[in-house]
Amino acid sequence: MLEKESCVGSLWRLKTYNRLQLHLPKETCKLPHMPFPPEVPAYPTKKQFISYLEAYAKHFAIEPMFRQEVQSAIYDARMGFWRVQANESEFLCRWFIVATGENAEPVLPNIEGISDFKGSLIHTSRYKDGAAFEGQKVLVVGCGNSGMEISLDLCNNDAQVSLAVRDKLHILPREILGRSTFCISTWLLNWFPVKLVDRFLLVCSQVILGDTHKMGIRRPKIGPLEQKKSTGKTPVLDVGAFSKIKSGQNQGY
Ligand SMILES: NC(=O)C1=CN([C@@H]2O[C@H](COP(=O)(O)OP(=O)(O)OC[C@H]3O[C@@H](n4cnc5c(N)ncnc54)[C@H](OP(=O)(O)O)[C@@H]3O)[C@@H](O)[C@H]2O)C=CC1
Ligand SMILES: O=C(O)C(=O)Cc1c[nH]c2ccccc12
Repeated sequence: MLEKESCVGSLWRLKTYNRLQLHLPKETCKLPHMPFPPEVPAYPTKKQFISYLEAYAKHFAIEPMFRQEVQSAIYDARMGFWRVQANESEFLCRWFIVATGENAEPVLPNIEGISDFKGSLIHTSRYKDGAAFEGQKVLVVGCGNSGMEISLDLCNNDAQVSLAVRDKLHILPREILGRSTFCISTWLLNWFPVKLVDRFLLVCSQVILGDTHKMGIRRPKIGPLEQKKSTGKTPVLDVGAFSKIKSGQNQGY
């Protein structure tokens, strides 16, 4: 196993904010053959998740070769092997699995005039907490789960927060009547069609969160599960940011 960074769970360790906590229950995020320990709460914190990954590697004696960045992988059909070039070493293998994830590289949109901006500009992968932003005006660009939760963290640290929302999106409560929205959804999908489950989720969201449209966050025509299925776009699972928007502490645009 080759790893570009120098530790297990590098994305969690190096590129996540401090208050991060899984928003899906631990049973749905475990790796094969090893559940989370019972003392870990339903939604593990960043620290607990990193510990779990480390314990997992130790338990199964997984010893990645660290600081090995893959430059190329070419299949040699004559030999029936992959030739994988990483740093100065070449590896030959029959099976080659790319497990580099989808969030390793930060993407900063090319916003006109951004290079003239005099304030501090950071990508979510470098945001740790809101302490440095107390009393400051902060614009969060992007209303995915990261943008929403970071705007909440900034509000809790007394920053003046605005959130730029460019498109329609679905916000759902993390839980419905004390049960994970994600688990309820997957369970209901065993019996009911996507459209019906979506309708149920939207009624629950209306009751629990209220009308997101009123706050400038419009919902797409298709429901959250249908959207996830057809486009891959994840609904935002609200952990408190929406009430900040409703109270006016976080301005949506
Ligand atoms: N607690 C948890 O478990 C958490 C889980 N996550 C997960 O991590 C993954 C990544 O989430 P996240 O980091 O939020 O990234 P996402 O890709 O999900 O969200 C990025 C957001 O930024 C918007 N955006 C991109 N470019 C621009 C632009 N130029 N102007 C305005 N808006 C823009 C996108 O809008 P558009 O949709 O229009 O492209 C999208 O809403 C997801 O699967 C998420 O669920 C993230 C945080 C917490
Ligand atoms: O957090 C993510 O990345 C997800 O994909 C969560 C998710 C997928 N399908 C859902 C249905 C309802 C609530 C959350 C999810």
